Amino acid sequence: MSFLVVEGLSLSFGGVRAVDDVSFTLAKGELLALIGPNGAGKSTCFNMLYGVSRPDSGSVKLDGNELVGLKPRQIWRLGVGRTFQITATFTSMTVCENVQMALLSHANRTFGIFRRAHDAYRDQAMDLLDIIGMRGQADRPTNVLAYGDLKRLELAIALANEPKLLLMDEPTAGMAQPERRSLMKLTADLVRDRGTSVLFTEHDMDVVFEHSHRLLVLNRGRVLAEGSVAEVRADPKVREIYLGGGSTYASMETNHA
Ligand SMILES: Nc1ncnc2c1ncn2[C@@H]1O[C@H](COP(=O)(O)OP(=O)(O)OP(=O)(O)O)[C@@H](O)[C@H]1O
Repeated sequence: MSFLVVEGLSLSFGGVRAVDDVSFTLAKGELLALIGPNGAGKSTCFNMLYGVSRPDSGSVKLDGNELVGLKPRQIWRLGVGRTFQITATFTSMTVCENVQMALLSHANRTFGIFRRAHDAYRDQAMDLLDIIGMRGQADRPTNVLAYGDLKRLELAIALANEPKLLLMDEPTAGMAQPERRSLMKLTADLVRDRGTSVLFTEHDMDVVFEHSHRLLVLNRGRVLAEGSVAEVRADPKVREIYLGGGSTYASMETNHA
C-alpha cells in the first residue's frame, strides 16, 4: 500500500505554474528520486509536502492523514523529517550535542529539566553517530567539520525524530563525488534497515541511478515520466530535456548503459 499519496498538487507564483497537477505515490521503504532540470518545480514540491508553502490545489496524504494545511512542526510530529540544501546545525555546539538537541526536541523536552545538558540522551545520540560513522567526532565542535561530515550529521539530526518519511532536498549538494556516493549509500542502507521512505532531489545522475528504487521526472512543473531507472533512462522525452545538460546527459548515456 502507498504510504504517501500526492494528488493534483499545484502552485503558481504570479503567472508561473511552478507545480502543475503533480500526482505520485511512495511506498514504505521506498527511495524515490525527484529529478528534473533547473526550475522544474522540485523545491516547490518539497516545500508543499513539508507545509512551508500551501498548494493552490491538491492533496498530500501520509498514511491516510492530510498534510495540506498543517504547519511544518505538525508535519514533523507526524513523522516527516527533512534535510536541507544548506546545512543547518548549531555551530557553537559539539557534534553530539547537536544530535542530543534533536532527540530532546523529539521527546518534547528542553535541556536542564531532568539532567545536565551534557548527559541528556547522550547514549542515544552516540548510537545515531555510530550509524553515520561519526562516533569518533562526537565531541568536536561542528564549525570545524568537513562539509561531507556536516551533511552526515544533518542526516543523524533528521533521524533523531525517527521519521517514517524523509525528505532530502539535494542532500549531496556541494560534496565531492566519493562523498556523494557514500552519503546516498548510507541513506539506502537506512531505508533497507529501518523501512523509512525517502523522497530526494538530486542533480547528480550517477547518484540517482545507483541508489533510487524509482524515479519521478518533473519538467516545467509537470510530471514528464515516472518509473524504474531503466525505464526513465530509456524514455526519449527524458533524454530530450537533458540534451542541453552536458555532463548530466553524458552520464545518462555512458556510465550506466
Ligand atoms: N517564491 C517564488 N516566487 C516566484 N517564483 C518562484 C518562487 N519559487 C519558485 N519559483 C519559480 O517556480 C519555478 C520552479 O522553481 P523550483 O525552485 O521549485 O524548481 P527546482 O526544480 O527546485 O529548481 P532547481 O533545480 O534549480 O533548484 C521556477 O520557475 C521558479 O523561478
